[in-house]
Amino acid sequence: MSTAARKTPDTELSQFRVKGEIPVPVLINWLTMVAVPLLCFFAWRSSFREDPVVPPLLVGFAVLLAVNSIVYWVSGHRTLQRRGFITIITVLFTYLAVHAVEDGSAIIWLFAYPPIIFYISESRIGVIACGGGFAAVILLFSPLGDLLFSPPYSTSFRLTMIAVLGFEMVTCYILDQSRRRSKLGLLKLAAEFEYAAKHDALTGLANRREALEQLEAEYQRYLRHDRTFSVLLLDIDLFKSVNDNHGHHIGDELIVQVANTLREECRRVDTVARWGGEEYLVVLPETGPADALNSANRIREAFARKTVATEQGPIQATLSVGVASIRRAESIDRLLQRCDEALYRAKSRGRNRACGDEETVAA
Ligand SMILES: Nc1nc2c(ncn2[C@@H]2O[C@H](COP(=O)(O)OP(=O)(O)OP(=O)(O)O)[C@@H](O)[C@H]2O)c(=O)[nH]1
Repeated sequence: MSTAARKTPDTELSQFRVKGEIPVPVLINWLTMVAVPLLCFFAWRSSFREDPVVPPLLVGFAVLLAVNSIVYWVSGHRTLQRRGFITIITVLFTYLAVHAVEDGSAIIWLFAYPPIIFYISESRIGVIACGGGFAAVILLFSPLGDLLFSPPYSTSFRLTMIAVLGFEMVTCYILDQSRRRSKLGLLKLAAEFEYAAKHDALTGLANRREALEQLEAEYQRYLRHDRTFSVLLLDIDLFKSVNDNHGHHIGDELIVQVANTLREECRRVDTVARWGGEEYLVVLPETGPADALNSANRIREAFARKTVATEQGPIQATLSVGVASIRRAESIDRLLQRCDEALYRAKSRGRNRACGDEETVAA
C-alpha cells in the first residue's frame, strides 16, 4: 500500500516508450552523426570565402556535438546528453541566423529546430524553446535587429520566414500534443491492465496471484534477514446459507464488508488479499505468533460487530481464522498448509474463532 512519488504526466511519458518509437538518445546520436559531416562540409566551403571566423566556429560546433555523444556513450547520462544537445543546437541555429552564414541561406536550417525540440524534450521545454526562438527571429528581422546585426534578408523573405516558421511551430505543437495524449492513453490503459491483473474486481483487494508474490517477497526477506512473519487465512462462517437465504447479492455485500474490515484493521505494511470465494489471506510482516493471533481476533471481533441490510432486516456474520507463523526453513507451501489446518480447527471447534498452531490457543 505504498504511495509512489508524484510525477508530472510529462515525466511519466518520457519514461514510457511505445514499441517502435525511436528512443531520444538514439535520435540524438543519429542527428549528431548527420550534423557533424554537414558542419564540416559547410566549414570547408566557407574556407574558400576567406572568412577567418565561420570555418573554425562550424568545426567547433561539430566537435561539441561529437563530444556530447561520446560523453553519453561513456557515462550513459541521458539527461546530460539531451540538455547538451539542445544547448548546442540552440546556439548553433542562433549563430547561423544572426551571422547569415552561407550568404544568409543557412537560416533555412531553423526549420529543423521545432520538430527536433518537441521530439526530444518535454512539451513545456518545446514551447519555451520555440517561443523564444520565434521571438528571437522577430527581433532579428526588426529595425533593432537591423541596427545590431545588419542581416542581409529582404523584406519579403523576412515576412515569409516568420509566417512559415510560426505555422511550422504551431503544427509541431499540435502534433506533439496529440502524440503525447495518445501515449498518455496507452499509459493509463497499461496501468489499468496491471491493476486488473493484481486485484480482485469485487473487493479491490490484492488477488491470489499478487498475494503469492508478496508472500514470496516476505519469505525472501525472512531467509535473508531472519525477519519473521505470519499469515492469516480467514473464512466467512456458514456463508452458503447467507447466499441461499438472502441471495448472492447479499453474499457479495458480505464479502465486500470483510474486505473493508480488513482494510480498517490491518497495517499499511500488511498484504490483504482475497484468496478465493469467501476466503482471505493476510500477510503480517515482522509479526510473531502471539501478535498474529491478537490481530486475527481484532479483525474477527470488528467484523462480528458489523451488519448488512437485507429485506428481512440486518444480518450479521462471523469469521473463522487460521493463524501460522513462519518456522525455521519450512517452505511457503508448508506454511500455508499449516495455516489451512489451523483454519480447519477453528471451523471444527465451533467457528467464530481464531486458531494458531496446536500450542496456540483458540479465542
Ligand atoms: N455471493 C458469493 N458467493 C460466493 C462467492 N464465491 C464463493 N461463493 C459461495 O460461497 C459458498 C462457500 O460455502 P462453503 O465453502 O461450502 O462453506 P460455508 O457455507 O461458508 O460453511 P463453513 O465454511 O463450513 O463455515 C459457496 O456456496 C459458494 O458458491 C462470491 O464471490 N459471491
